[in-house]
This record gives sequence, structure tokens and C-alpha cells, in this order.
Amino acid sequence: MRFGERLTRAVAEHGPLCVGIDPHPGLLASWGLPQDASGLERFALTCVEAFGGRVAVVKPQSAFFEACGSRGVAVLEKVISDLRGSGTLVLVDAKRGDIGSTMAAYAAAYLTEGSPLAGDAVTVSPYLGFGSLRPALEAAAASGRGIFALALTSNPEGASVQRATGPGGRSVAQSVVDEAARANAGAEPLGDVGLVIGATVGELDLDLSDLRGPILAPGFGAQGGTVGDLRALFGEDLRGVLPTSSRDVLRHGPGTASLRSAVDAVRRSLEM
Ligand SMILES: O=c1ccn([C@@H]2O[C@H](COP(=O)(O)O)[C@@H](O)[C@H]2O)c(=O)[nH]1
Repeated sequence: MRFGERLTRAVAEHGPLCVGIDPHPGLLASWGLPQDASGLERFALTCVEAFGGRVAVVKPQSAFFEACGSRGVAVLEKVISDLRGSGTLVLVDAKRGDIGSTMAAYAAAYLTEGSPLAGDAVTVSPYLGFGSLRPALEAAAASGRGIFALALTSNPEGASVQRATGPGGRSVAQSVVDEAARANAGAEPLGDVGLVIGATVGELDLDLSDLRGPILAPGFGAQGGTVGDLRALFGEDLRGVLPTSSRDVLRHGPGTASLRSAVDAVRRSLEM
């Protein structure tokens, strides 16, 4: 089954919340864990136990695993495999982007069946040109996986690039939206090419009407984005929008019960 179809089913079962696994050094310290690969592993596997089978999507942040070298990457591989085994969709947040020939290698790593780093979807950067993502689009289609391309990111620095306009007045972010819409044309209920649009971006200023793809909304929680911001940006009907929260949930660890309660509380806030 395609990623967009699997995502639609998962959201219908668990709601749209995506929970991030971001093993920040400060969180490891507050969980009483050592600042090394063993602490990273305890942290990440506690998250797997707490969230696996209970949320639609989990988003491990690759950077924190890479920071521990090969042992950290091995932990990421286990996180991906264990979560997928629990029936939870895994969005690997690696924000990969490069010239097409190198992008093909990233696609082999993150979007190809049998690769230990392949989750269900991966974040990608279209800022070497959306066309440079073609190998990722092809690999995703071939293996039933998805990609999420950065459109309007949650950090304030993103706007100077992403809101810049070309000769026709179209913003760079809108051109990313339009390319994603083209890739999703005709897909029901959701295509496999998603976008990243931060909950903190303030004004949307994008036409998403033809997108037919999911939207990952980071910046919700620890970066200050609220449910009100999500509704103001995307409307009352948040179907297809995946609010994602990492630190605001993870600070409730290390107990799996309190992590799960934090997830439930965020989920309830999204339903109100
Ligand atoms: O525009 C973006 C794209 C990705 N992120 C990532 O999401 C999480 C957010 O973590 P919080 O603790 O909930 O703030 C993190 O992994 C970022 O790298 C983003 O924040 N904004």
C-alpha cells in the first residue's frame, strides 16, 4: 500500500499527532542518562516503548543519532525497525538534499526496501531545486514510501529564502507547494509527497488547495506554536496536517506512563 494510504489509515486510528524522538543532551541529563551512545540508546528505546503502536507517526531526528557516530546510527536503525514492527509509521527527519546523482544514494539509504535506515518516509530539502529530488520521488513511489519537502520551516531564518519571490511574484515556498501538488495529482485520499510547514510561520500566504498531500507542522509545543496557530494556518479541519512535537512531550520522561500521558494530553488538545 502507498504511504499516503497507510498514513490516512494510521491517522484515522490514532489521530494526527506525530511525536519526535530528539535525544537532546539536556533531555538525556534530565532523564538521568549518560551523555553517550548508551544513554542515547536507553532514551530512544524508552521512546519506542512509550509511543510504538500508540501514535500514527514517530519522527526520530537523525542529527542526534549521527552525533554519536556509528553506534548512534545503529541505534537509529533499531528505532526504525522496532517502531515499524509495532505498526507505527516512521518519518526519519534527516532533511537530505543534494545534486540528483548524490540524491540517488540518499534515496537508496532512506527510501529503499531492505535498507536499515529506511523508515516509511523521510524529510528532504528542495533547496537545490525540486527537480534534484527526482531520485527520492522515484524511490518512494517504487517502495510505497513518502517524502516531506521543506516548504516554510518553523525557524525565523527560513523566511528570507522561502518567502523570496521570483519574477512572477510567486514565492519560493509556493513553487515547492506547486511541485508537490504536481507529484500528487490524482492521488486519493492523500498522495505520497508531503510538505513541512511550521506551526510558527505566522502568515501562511500559500495556496495549498491542489496539494493532496500531508503537511508536517513542527514548531508546535516547545517552539511556541499552539493549536490556535494550527487552526489559523490550516483551518478548522486539520485532516492531512500532522502536528509534530518533540521536547514538549519528551520532557515528561523517563517514565513510559508519563510520556504516554503527555501524548494523550496533546492529542486531546488537538481534538478541542
Ligand atoms: O521546520 C522545521 C523542520 C523540522 N523541525 C524539526 O522538528 C523537531 C521539532 O522539535 P521540538 O522539540 O518539538 O521543537 C526537531 O527535530 C526539528 O529539527 C523543525 O523544528 N522545524
